[in-house]
Amino acid sequence: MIDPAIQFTEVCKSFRKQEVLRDTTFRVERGRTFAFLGRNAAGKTTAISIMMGLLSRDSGTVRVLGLDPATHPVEVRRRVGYLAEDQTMYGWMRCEEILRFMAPFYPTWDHELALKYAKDFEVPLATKIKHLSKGQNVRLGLVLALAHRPELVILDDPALGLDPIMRKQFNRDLITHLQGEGRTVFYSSHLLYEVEPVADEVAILDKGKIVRQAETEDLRRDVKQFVLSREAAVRMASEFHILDQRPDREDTALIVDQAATLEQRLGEEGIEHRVIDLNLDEIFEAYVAGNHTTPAAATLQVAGTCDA
Ligand SMILES: Nc1ncnc2c1ncn2[C@@H]1O[C@H](COP(=O)(O)OP(=O)(O)OP(=O)(O)O)[C@@H](O)[C@H]1O
Repeated sequence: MIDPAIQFTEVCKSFRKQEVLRDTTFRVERGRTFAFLGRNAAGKTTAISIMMGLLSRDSGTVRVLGLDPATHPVEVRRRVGYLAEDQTMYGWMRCEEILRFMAPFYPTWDHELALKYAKDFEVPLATKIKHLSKGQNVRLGLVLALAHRPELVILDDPALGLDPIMRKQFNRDLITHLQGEGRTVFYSSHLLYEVEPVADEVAILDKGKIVRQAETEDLRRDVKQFVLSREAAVRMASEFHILDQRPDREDTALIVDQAATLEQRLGEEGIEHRVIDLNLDEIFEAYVAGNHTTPAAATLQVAGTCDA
């Protein structure tokens, strides 16, 4: 059996008293493009640093290409292409020098490919690293992450320092190229509208916990907004887990993650409603910033209203 590209099982990590990862569990199959989504300080970089063997975990199991990064950090780094969020490189070296400097660390380094990526990403090879702009620095980091033809590419918010044209090129050309070669791509991002067309699968990390992992298509199919009368909304909230609810003129807009079941239920009761498809941005927001209620809480709320 082939090991998954990444497996996190019940991983915990705290910095002093601050719990950053709490039983974090997810799995990335080989050949997939996996988007790791979370708000600022959700714990994305911490999880990635543990994957790369740069940070130790407090408990739980981590495997990257079948290896434990805590005990095999060098082997993991050889087989993984990693772009850190804020890459620091030797400023005094010229770009072409760092390409030659990195080559011996990787048995699979392909210098022709490094030069090709440098050209595609418009990296000025004769310039010293300390004189690069932020975007040029990210692009050089990408070249260094990819030139050894890694099986797994881990990118921590790669589009952050790129201008809109480079971002488009990054998503459309680079990710598509890596997908075509069957590589696994794991990347964290804030730019959900750009992630949406390329990610096969997404995991949403909220305060160190995975609140949902799903195929992008399934997420779009399952998570929808329903607009219905307030009375009907209160009844449905006592049966369904609501990710978000807010007034919509005279009606109420509910977001649920069981759209087919709710649709069927509303159909059976003949309740008038509208269904609205959501994009990944809206789905993410509902999970991490929505006004959540569970059926039990909704019943209590309704009971409370009646008592008042
Ligand atoms: N070495 C450290 N020592 C103490 N606290 C840390 C350390 N590294 C991270 N943290 C804290 O852990 C939390 C999660 O940080 P992390 O960088 O993993 O979040 P993130 O999801 O990558 O955020 P962003 O999207 O803003 O980069 C933050 O509150 C941060 O301050």
